[in-house]
Amino acid sequence: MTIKVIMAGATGWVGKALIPAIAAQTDMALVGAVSRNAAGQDSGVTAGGQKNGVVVSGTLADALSSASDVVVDYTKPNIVKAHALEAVSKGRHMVIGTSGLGAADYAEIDKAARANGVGVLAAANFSITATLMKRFALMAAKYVPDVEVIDYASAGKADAPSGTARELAEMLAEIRQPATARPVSDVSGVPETRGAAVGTGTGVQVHAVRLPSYILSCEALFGLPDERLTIRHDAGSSAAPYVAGTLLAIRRVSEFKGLVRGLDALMD
Ligand SMILES: NC(=O)c1ccc[n+]([C@@H]2O[C@H](COP(=O)([O-])OP(=O)(O)OC[C@H]3O[C@@H](n4cnc5c(N)ncnc54)[C@H](O)[C@@H]3O)[C@@H](O)[C@H]2O)c1
Ligand SMILES: O=C(O)C1=N[C@H](C(=O)O)CCC1
Repeated sequence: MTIKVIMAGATGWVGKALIPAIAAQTDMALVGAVSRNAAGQDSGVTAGGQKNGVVVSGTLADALSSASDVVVDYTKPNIVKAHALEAVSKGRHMVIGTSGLGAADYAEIDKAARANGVGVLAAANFSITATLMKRFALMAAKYVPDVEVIDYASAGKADAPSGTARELAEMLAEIRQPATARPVSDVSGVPETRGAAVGTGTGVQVHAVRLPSYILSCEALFGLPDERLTIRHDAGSSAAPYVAGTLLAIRRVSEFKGLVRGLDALMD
């Protein structure tokens, strides 16, 4: 069966890499592309390549008026939730790459997806090695209760923390033992410098750095008396790391009913 795919965010950094990649798969067909500022243009051309015959729609609603199976979203943090609810309400499976959503948003999307009998795969980071970083950090958290997360990204990144750091902290908070660090509420000085607690319970402290020259890096720092462990992922400046994981998600998302978070769910 050929999987019919709509790419939302077709003219973005990741979208431009995914348009030719989806079109090149023998088991997929690119049937739609969405971008507000390129409506009416050929999506192969706006991605920097040859014409592919798929015209860019200005809205997801327009693209959904033709038959499709899966919507892939790499748009903006303030757009993605509405896109997900719209796509699942129209019976489409959804692959979410866009960052900026939290546990409450995902719970709402999960409910809508179940009600409509479709699958949603949301991964803050579709890179294979970033997913391994998360997996190794979750393994370490079973043995080392004190962990904090540092997120480094470009000066203009729209959301903080990064989706990568947020997903990691939320999952660490669910499994790690109570930390031994002094509670932030007992700290004098400028307690905000201890970062923000992300996740359930006391949460995991996350520190987001936004500076020119950084792209996207994420560190989980574990401390024990007289020893420490750092698990770090660094992404380079192209969107290549996210392509293979997104293609895998497009292939597998119809296996689910409701929402699954993290590419690691597909990597066993
Ligand atoms: N999960 C991952 O592995 C991963 C990887 C890279 C980026 N991201 C995230 O994906 C998102 C997109 O990243 P990017 O660097 O490609 O962004 P970008 O700014 O380069 O591209 C955003 C795209 O969304 C489109 N867009 C904006 N508003 C829209 C609207 N209302 N309707 C339709 N399209 C709209 C823009 O036209 C553009 O095509 C960010 O949240 C980023 O953090 C996630
Ligand atoms: O460039 C970005 O923006 C990225 N965002 C994702 C995040 O927020 O974690 C991951 C990859 C790059």
